[in-house]
Amino acid sequence: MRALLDGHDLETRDWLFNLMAKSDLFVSRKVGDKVFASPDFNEPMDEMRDKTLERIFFLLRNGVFKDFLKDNSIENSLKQMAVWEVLGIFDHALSVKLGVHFILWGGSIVSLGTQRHHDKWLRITEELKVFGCFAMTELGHGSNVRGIETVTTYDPSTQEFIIDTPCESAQKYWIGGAAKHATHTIVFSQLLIDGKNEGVHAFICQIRDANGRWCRGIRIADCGHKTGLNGVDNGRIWFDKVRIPRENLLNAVADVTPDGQYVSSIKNPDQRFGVFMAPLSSGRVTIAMHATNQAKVGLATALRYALTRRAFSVSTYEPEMLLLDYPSHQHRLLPLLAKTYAMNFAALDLKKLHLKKNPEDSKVVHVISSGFKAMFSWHSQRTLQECREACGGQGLKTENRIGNLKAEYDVQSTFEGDNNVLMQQVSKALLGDYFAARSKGKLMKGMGLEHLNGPRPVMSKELDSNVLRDSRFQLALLQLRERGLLELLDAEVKKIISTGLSTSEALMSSYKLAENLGKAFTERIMLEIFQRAEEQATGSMKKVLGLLRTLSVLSGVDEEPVFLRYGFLSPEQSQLIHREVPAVCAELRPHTLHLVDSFGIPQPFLGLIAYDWVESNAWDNVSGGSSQSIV
Ligand SMILES: CCCCCCCCCCCCC/C=C/C(=O)SCCNC(=O)CCNC(=O)[C@H](O)C(C)(C)COP(=O)(O)OP(=O)(O)OC[C@H]1O[C@@H](n2cnc3c(N)ncnc32)[C@H](O)[C@@H]1OP(=O)(O)O
Ligand SMILES: Cc1cc2nc3c(=O)[nH]c(=O)nc-3n(C[C@H](O)[C@H](O)[C@H](O)COP(=O)(O)OP(=O)(O)OC[C@H]3O[C@@H](n4cnc5c(N)ncnc54)[C@H](O)[C@@H]3O)c2cc1C
Repeated sequence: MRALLDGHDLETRDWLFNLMAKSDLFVSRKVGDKVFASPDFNEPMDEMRDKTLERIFFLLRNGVFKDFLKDNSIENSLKQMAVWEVLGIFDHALSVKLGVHFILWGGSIVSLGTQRHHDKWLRITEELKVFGCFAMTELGHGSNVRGIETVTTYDPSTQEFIIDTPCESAQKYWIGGAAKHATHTIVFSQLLIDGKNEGVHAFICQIRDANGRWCRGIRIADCGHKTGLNGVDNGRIWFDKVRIPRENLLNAVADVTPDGQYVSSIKNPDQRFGVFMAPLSSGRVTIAMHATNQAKVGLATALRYALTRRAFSVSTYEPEMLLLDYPSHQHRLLPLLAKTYAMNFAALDLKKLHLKKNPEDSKVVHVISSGFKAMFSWHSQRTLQECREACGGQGLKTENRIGNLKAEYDVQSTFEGDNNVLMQQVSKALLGDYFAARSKGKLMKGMGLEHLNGPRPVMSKELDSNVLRDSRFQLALLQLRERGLLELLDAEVKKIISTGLSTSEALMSSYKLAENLGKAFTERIMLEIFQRAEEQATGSMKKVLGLLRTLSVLSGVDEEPVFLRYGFLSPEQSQLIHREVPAVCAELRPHTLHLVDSFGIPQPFLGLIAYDWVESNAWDNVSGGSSQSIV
């Protein structure tokens, strides 16, 4: 089961887990013969930031980043992702700081740069001889990248670009790495050539010299203490007419000739903008799996605890009940476990889609990664909260990890694209495809939307347990919801436009239907991927995966009012589904330990209460306690 979940590079993962578990740079606690690895969240912010950098150089010395940017084969890229995932399980700040350097700074050079940039920057980036950051967001504009105010002009007499921060709201903000350690940045800016705004472009700019001093025209300030992720030094940057060589324009999409002519292979400004946004998809693809992995840490800790913690007896002469023997506790945690399995398979599928994509697939990866990043990070936070509560007071203890993970990973719903804004991208793309197909009399094609070309699914009235557990029924129900919502949204937008409002205004006021559609699309794709994962399994594993798939879908339907609101299910059918969920939970209960151990997260990286929590709280393990003199 672990091989199916991780999908690749299990040996690399275990090697890296062991490397960290053997180093005092990562180990936070020792209990008997066990070590536990976690950052020290009690450290002052500055020390946390320096400790993150120290860990990065430890990993560099151990060859962890070798060929990360120079070898972009699918095999090597998957190995990298395995490394990122393991580092993210240890600490979000460590993975984010590396993510900014390798995925955003390095990834932008790979995808938006050309050979001259690759030759000059990739090797020194891998060797950490430069430390890159990614300056897209401004104080005044984060989601709306097209609205950023940094302005770059061109001086043909010196063949230089001049980058300027024209006002305070244009200061680059939240830039990971900028506050202390970064030496260079990718800066996103409007490009003005001969007074014409050619739109957002990306430039390489040095911000610190080898001694850490700001470069000419650069001002930097700290974003200050955050509610989490303080191991990353987020900073603010002002550019005071900073001059950079013409060659520093990342010119895969467009260029400026030495005499100042703007040239681009993409004439449509929207499409050009889309290409400049494409590096963000890599981060979203990564976040989809990282968010899922944090849910795993929470669930493995909380469910292992629920298999040893007892509370109340059913009758006087009975032992107290295990928490996980309570149907209510099963219902709180096992649907989340099932959804986490579903998200794992979906995130794994997206990684491979992303790595194998051709340029024309960029939009598809954008749409799917937007939906997955948003929904999986929301799921992760919801799961961590439920797991925290399921552990009672122990859930609030830092050494048990769950509480801190909520704070450290909260940012995932915002950075790399605000979740609500990204979900709009999903519904906007679907509506656009639907409208184009209908107006041209063409069939829907791509992203599994072909189901819209066939007849509307008909739900049988008799929904017994066998039907409810049949993946064909489940897929038909999710397709029915997706089709229904798309038709409703299309009709509503057209009705609003007929009153004279614009498409944007119509979409704005149809936001709820749009949100529902984005969720429906994402969950339908997830089910199709889960079905494919199930096909790879045999025997008892196939049976358990079937239970997980059913619980993931039926619990989602049970919690979603849209099915009743728009008549995709009758009240009677909805009640049958409502009753089936606890039954499936009870059937999954005996497999719980196997299912969480299949996450492949070694003991040092889970909360202490996942193991012998009496021993870890015993007097002999009270840190400094046994040395006290007992009067
Ligand atoms: C190494 C260790 C790894 C560890 C892993 C940790 C996590 C990894 C993450 C790394 C670290 C994270 C630190 C945080 C960094 C940041 O936060 S960076 C800044 C992030 N900012 C954003 O994401 C900005 C969000 N906004 C946008 O993306 C865009 O503004 C938009 C909202 C998507 C576009 O809006 P709008 O102006 O309305 O333009 P549209 O008309 O919608 O788009 C024009 C066309 O472009 C297409 N498009 C848009 N984005 C993309 C894309 N990414 N890829 C491909 N195509 C794109 C869009 O679909 C439109 O196409 P058409 O409709 O066909 O014209
Ligand atoms: C810890 C951290 C690290 C970061 N690292 C980096 C980095 O390294 N580099 C970088 O460039 N950026 C970075 N960011 C910035 C991040 O990408 C932005 O915060 C994010 O894009 C959201 O932009 P914003 O904060 O301006 O929020 P806004 O875009 O102002 O959004 C605020 C609210 O308005 C809502 N909203 C916005 N637009 C719409 C709309 N059209 N319809 C409905 N609601 C809307 C959003 O849903 C949100 O709730 C980081 C941020 C944080 C917190």
